[in-house]
Amino acid sequence: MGTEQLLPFSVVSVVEDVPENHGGRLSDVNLASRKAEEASLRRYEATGWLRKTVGVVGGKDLPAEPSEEDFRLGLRSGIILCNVLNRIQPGAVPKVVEAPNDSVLIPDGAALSVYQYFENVRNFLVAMEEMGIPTFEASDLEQGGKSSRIVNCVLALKSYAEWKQGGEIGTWKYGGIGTPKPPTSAKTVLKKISEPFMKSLRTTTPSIDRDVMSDHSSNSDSGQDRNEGGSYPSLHSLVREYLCDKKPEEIPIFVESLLSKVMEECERRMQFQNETLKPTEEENVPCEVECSISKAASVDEDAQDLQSREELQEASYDKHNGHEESSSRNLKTRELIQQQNRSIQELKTIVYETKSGMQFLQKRYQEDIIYLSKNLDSLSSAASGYHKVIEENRKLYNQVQDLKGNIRVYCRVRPFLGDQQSHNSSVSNVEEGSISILTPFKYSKEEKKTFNFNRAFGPSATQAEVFSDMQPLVRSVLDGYNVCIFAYGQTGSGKTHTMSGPDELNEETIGVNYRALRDLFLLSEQRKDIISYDISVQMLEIYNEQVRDLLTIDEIRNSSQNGINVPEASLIPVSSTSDVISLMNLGHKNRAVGSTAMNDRSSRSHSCLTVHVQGKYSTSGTTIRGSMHLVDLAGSERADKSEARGDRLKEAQHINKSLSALGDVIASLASKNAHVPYRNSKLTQLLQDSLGGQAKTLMFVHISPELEALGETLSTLKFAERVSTVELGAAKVNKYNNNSDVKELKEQIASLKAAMARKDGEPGRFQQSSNSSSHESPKLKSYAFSPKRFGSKTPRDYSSTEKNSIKAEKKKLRYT
Ligand SMILES: Nc1ncnc2c1ncn2[C@@H]1O[C@H](COP(=O)(O)OP(=O)(O)OP(=O)(O)O)[C@@H](O)[C@H]1O
Repeated sequence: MGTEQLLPFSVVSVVEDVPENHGGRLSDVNLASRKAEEASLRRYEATGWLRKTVGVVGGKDLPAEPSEEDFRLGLRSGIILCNVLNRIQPGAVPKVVEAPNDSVLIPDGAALSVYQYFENVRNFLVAMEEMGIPTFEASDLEQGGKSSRIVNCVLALKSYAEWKQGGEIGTWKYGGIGTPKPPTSAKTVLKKISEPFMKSLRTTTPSIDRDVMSDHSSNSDSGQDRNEGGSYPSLHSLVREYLCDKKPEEIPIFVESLLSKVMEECERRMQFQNETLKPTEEENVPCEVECSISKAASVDEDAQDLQSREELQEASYDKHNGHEESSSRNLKTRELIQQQNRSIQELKTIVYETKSGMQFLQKRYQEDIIYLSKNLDSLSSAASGYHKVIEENRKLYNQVQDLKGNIRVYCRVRPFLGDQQSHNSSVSNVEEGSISILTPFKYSKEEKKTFNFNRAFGPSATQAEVFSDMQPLVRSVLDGYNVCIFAYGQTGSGKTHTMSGPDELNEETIGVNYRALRDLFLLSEQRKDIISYDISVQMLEIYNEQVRDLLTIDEIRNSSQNGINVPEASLIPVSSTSDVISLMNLGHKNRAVGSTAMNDRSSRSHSCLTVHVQGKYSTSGTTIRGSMHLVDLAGSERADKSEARGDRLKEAQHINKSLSALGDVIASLASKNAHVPYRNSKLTQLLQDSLGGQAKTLMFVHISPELEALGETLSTLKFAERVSTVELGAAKVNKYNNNSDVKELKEQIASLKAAMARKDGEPGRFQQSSNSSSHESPKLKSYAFSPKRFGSKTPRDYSSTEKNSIKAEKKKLRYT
């Protein structure tokens, strides 16, 4: 592929224009003088050879060292040239028109001369061409012609002559610039000597050298020559033309210079062409962009610019490559570009769709997040409100429990067992909050005696009924309260039955222990989203004032830390009621069971099952602790009644002592005494943290209905009345204090005390008793008159009115 096919302009034209555009630079001062000198030398050489060849006479018109003008004028007639040629090649010019001897004699001398000149010159040139020797243009002999070409022609002829004189050895080589051409037919140059002939000579001569040697300095002609054929002269011809008058040693320099200029010119033209294209791009851009926008409005701006550029490039190719050969190449390129454009469009579409999808998803996510955050806020506030409600509910619930009393005493009457059904019962009546006992004369002057309790259960009461009233306390355990549930009563009265149930357990017979634990796990499961509970169990026994772990065999030392009084005792985590029952069975096996005269299954120790609950709120992380003690107390019968001797007597004494200590503690708590005698027994020590304060105590008092057990029943009821009356009594005292009759009575007592003081000469003491051995109510004891406290005066010393007044006061305090 030629250079001209790659470049959008002709290299030949560039080469041709280089000397013209850069002529000034080429013919710099040194080069111009050098060239002028060289041309002169060559001209002198040619002149010398011509003069020598034609002789002094023949060459008289040609000076030895002529100027260019002299040289041209000397040869203008063509006579010297023809004669020289005939000398070398005899007959080459058949007829040489010699100059007239006296031109004055010829009337039309000027015209003849011109005719002769052209005849000779034409014949010379034709002959030279036939010989294959480089020639020149006839016009070169005219003013303004190129003498260098004439010089070259003469020197070529000289070289030919020398070659011929030398015996034509080897191939004749033209020593100058230019290559001899094959001879042409003489008839082709037989033309008329006229201006049309001259034109014809220039335009019809097919020789390439004629073109080469044509005058390119003549702009109009040379431009015409180039354009007539629709193509430029060959690069080879041009180069030859510019090198024809150069010496061999000059050629590399000139060629180098020429090539650098050609490169300069090429770059200049390419740059010019690029600059020419730019405005075209700019003119087309708005339209193209507009089209692109209308085609794909959704495609972004960058993509449109890119497309416009590509289309512009395509248009540019179309514009500048009109030729068919390049059309196929352009077609391929265009197809490739179109394919790439399609790929780009597909990518743009994918990018656009992906972008749209992402924007859609982003919008959706934002909406979802806003929606979720709103819901979260409402949920958060609802949860906060819910927790507030729960907390409020808890407080209210436990306030209700408080109002019911922190110490409650329930009474349960065991039914007759087996064939005892026909026996008379000591229990005459059982109501919701009281129980009446028939009292034989030996116990009381009255026929029956009524005892008040928080709740009384008759022989027909079921296990479920008994549990229902204590059930709310289980919830309090989960709310962080300590609860103690005691089963009190003489041996065989039904304590174990109430707490655990009979030997054969079923849904109806299971005791409060199981029911309480079942509720505990049920409630903890219901609350697990709000609070998580850890539940563990201890089981202890107090036998003869010694504490034993029923879940191990090791003895337990007494200590109190963190609400667990016996930290060394086995604390076994449980997660279900069945876990607890298994442990209770283990504990029952270890429990000391002895045989007594009153009950062949008599428990002679206190057993205490403690359930420890620790809860953690999921939101706040706050922890709460609660515990429930389920205490099955040892039989409360009197030592003398149980006919115990030896070890059995000792056991009974320990049992009575600890039960008495328990009554004292509960009574002290109920009366809100500053000092509570916890340390009087192991039982009260063990339960110290769960008795008093916010702790809730539930005492189940059991009585046997048999008349034979009436003494023990009354003793048990007195114990129960003592602890229960404390609470009820407190309310009664308030009521009593606000009663006008009581106020009057108080005033009477006060005046009585004052009278006694006057009589004794010392102030009367109206002190609170600290004697806990008394079975009287602490309140009653508070107002009791101790004989010792009245100095020498005993009750016997008082008048019957005073005695009656005291009796009436005591009676009112107890039973009002
Ligand atoms: N409410 C009741 N209904 C039916 N049977 C009962 C009831 N209370 C107790 N009993 C039965 O009476 C007997 C003695 O009861 P229990 O063993 O519970 O007495 P206790 O007070 O625990 O005696 P101990 O002090 O010796 O342990 C048992 O056979 C028991 O099943």
